[in-house]
Amino acid sequence: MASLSLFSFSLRGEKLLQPSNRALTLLFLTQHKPCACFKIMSLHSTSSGTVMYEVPGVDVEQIDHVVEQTFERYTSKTMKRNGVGTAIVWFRNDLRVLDNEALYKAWVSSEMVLPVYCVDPRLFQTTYHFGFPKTGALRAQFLMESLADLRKNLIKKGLNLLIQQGKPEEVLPSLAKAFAAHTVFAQKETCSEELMVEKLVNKALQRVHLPPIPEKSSSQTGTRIPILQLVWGSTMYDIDDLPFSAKNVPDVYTQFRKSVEAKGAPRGCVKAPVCLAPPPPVEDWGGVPSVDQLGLQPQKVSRGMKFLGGESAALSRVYEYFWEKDLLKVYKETRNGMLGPDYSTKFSPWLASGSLSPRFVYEEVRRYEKERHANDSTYWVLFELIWRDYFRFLSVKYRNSLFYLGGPRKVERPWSLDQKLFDSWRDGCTGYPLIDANMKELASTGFMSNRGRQIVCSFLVRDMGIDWRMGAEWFETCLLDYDPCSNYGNWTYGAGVGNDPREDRYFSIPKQAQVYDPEGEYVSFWLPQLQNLPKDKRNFPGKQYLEPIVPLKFGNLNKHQGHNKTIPRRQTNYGRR
Ligand SMILES: Cc1cc2nc3c(=O)[nH]c(=O)nc-3n(C[C@H](O)[C@H](O)[C@H](O)COP(=O)(O)OP(=O)(O)OC[C@H]3O[C@@H](n4cnc5c(N)ncnc54)[C@H](O)[C@@H]3O)c2cc1C
Ligand SMILES: Nc1ncnc2c1ncn2[C@@H]1O[C@H](COP(=O)(O)OP(=O)(O)OP(=O)(O)O)[C@@H](O)[C@H]1O
Repeated sequence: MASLSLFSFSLRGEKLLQPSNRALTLLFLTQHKPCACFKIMSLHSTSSGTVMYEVPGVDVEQIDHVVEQTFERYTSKTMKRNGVGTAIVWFRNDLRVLDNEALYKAWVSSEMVLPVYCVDPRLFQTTYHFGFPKTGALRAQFLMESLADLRKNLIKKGLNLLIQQGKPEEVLPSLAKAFAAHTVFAQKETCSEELMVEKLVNKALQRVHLPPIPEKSSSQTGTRIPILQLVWGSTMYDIDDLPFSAKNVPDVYTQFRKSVEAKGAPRGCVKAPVCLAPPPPVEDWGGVPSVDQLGLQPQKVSRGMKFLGGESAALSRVYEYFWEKDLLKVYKETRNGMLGPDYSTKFSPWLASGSLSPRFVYEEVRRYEKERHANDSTYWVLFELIWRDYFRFLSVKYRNSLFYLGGPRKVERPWSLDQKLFDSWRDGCTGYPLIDANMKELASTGFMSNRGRQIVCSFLVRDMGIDWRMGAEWFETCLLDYDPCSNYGNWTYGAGVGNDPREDRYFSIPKQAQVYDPEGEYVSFWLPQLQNLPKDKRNFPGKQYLEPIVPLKFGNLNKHQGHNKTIPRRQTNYGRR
C-alpha cells in the first residue's frame, strides 16, 4: 500500500481513480509493488470507483485562498488594545484564530500575547474503566495537524504558538513567571477531567509571585499573582444567553431547542484585529510532535475519509460543502447516508477540536440563506448544532452522572462485560455486515456516520447487552470528533439511561440495512469480500459470511434475506428524529 499512499497524498481532493489515473496507478503499482494490484482491482468494483476521499477535497492553493478571504471578512481595522504587560492564551479545545474570544481578550488586555499549547501526557494515557488508549493515533495525528495549522495562522497575524510537552499546571505557571504574565486566558470546559486541570492550573498560578508593575507601584504595593480567566466559547449559544440557568436546562431536547431559539440568534463572531503582534521574545517555540513521539503507532488512512486537521481545512470544508458543492440545500435529505464525504457536513472533527466555531457555521448558514436558498435543509444544520449545544449544557447540569453506568436517571439494569462479544464488535467481526462495516470504518478512519453510530450503539447495548461504557470508551479512543459531552451524551441516550422519553430505542439491523444501504454499497466498500454477491444479499449474506455472534433480540436475519417481508412493529423505530 505504500505506493498507493504516495499517489494519494500527492493530490488533495477525492481520490477518483478515473480511467487515466487508474491506468497510471496500475502501472505504477505493478512496477513498484505487484501485490498492491489486488487492492486496486477491488477498488474498481465499487460503483463510484473511489477508495479514498480527502476531507476537505480542495487543493492547497484553494485552502490558502479561502482562509485569506474568510480572515479578511472577520478582521476589524479599527480595534484598539488598552492593556499592559503580557497575557498568555492557553489553547485547549479552541484551536483557531477566527472567533476566538480568549485570544481576543488576551490581546485587548495586554501589550504582548504569548499563545501556548501544552501537550498534556494525560491525553495519551488510557480511558477510565477499560484501559483503551485515551487518544488513538488518528486523532493524535489530526490534533498535531491542527497545532501546525494554528501556528501558521497565528504567524500570519504576527504571533506564533509555543508548543510545550507537559501538564498545563506545570507549564503555565513557569511561563507566567518567566514572562511576568498578568493573566492566562483559556476556554472554559465542563467535564470533570478538564475541570480538574483548570483547578490545578489556578492553584499553581497562585503560587507564582510577579514583581509589582514599576510605574503603578505606588497604588499596587507588593507582588502580583497571575490570574486564570476562563472564557465560554464551545457552543453556538452562549451560556450567558440561555433563557434558563445551566443547572435548569430542560431534560427534553425539543424543549431546550424551542426555548433557546425563541430567545433569539446566537451572538455574532468576535472579529480579530489586523495584527496581534508582538509576542514576547521566545527563544524556542517548540516543534509539533510526531505521532510516534507521543508514544503511539502512526496509522495511515488508505480507504474511506482522510480528514485534514486545522482551522484552514475547517474553513475550506465549510466553503466546499456550502458554496462550492452547494450541498447545504439538500442536507436534510442526505444526512442519514453512510458512504463518502458529502451526505453530511463532516464539520464535527473541527468543531470538537475548536478549529471551527459553531457561531461561524451559524453565520455562514444565514449568509447562504440570503444569497442562495433557505429551506428545511439549511435550518437542519442549525437544528443539529443545537443538539451539540444541548449535550454540552447537559454536562454542566448532570456533571459526572453522564459518565455513570446508570446515567443521569440512575437506571439499574444488568449489563454484561463479555470480552469475546465486545472484541467481535470492536473488531468488526460480529457476522452482521452493517455492524462490521461501520466498526471497520471507525477503526480505519476515525469517523462513522451518525446513522452508523446509532446502529452500532443499539447492537452493542440491546442485542449484546454489553455495558455501554465499553462502547463509549472505544469511541473515545477512535473518534476524530471525540467530545466528552456529545459522545457520552449520545451513548447514555442510546443506552436508555439518558433523558430520552422513549427508553427502548432498538435499531433493527435488517430494517436499517434495507432503508439506508439497500444495494449493499456501504457494506461492500468496507467488506470487499461481499462485493461479488448480488446487491440484495450483501447485507444478508447467510453462510457466505461470518456466522452471527449473537441472535438479534427482535427478528432473525434469515427472514430478511433477499426481499424483506414483515418486520415486527417495534422494529420500525429506525430514526431518532
Ligand atoms: C453513540 C454516538 C456517539 C457520538 N459521539 C460523538 C462525539 O464524540 N462527538 C461529536 O461531535 N458527535 C458525536 N455524535 C453525534 C454525531 O454522530 C456526529 O456529530 C456526526 O455524525 C458528525 O458528522 P457531521 O459533522 O457530518 O454531522 P452533520 O449531520 O453534518 O451535523 C452537523 C453538526 O451537528 C452536530 N451534531 C449532529 N448530530 C449530533 C448529535 N447527535 N449529537 C451532538 N451533535 C450533533 C455535530 O457537531 C455535527 O458536526 C455521536 C452520536 C452517537 C449516536
Ligand atoms: N473529558 C472526559 N472524557 C472522558 N471521560 C471523562 C471526562 N471527564 C470526566 N470523565 C469521566 O467522568 C468520570 C469521573 O469520575 P470521578 O473520578 O470524578 O468520579 P467517580 O467515578 O465517582 O470516581 P471513582 O470511580 O474513582 O470513585 C469518569 O468516568 C471519567 O472518565
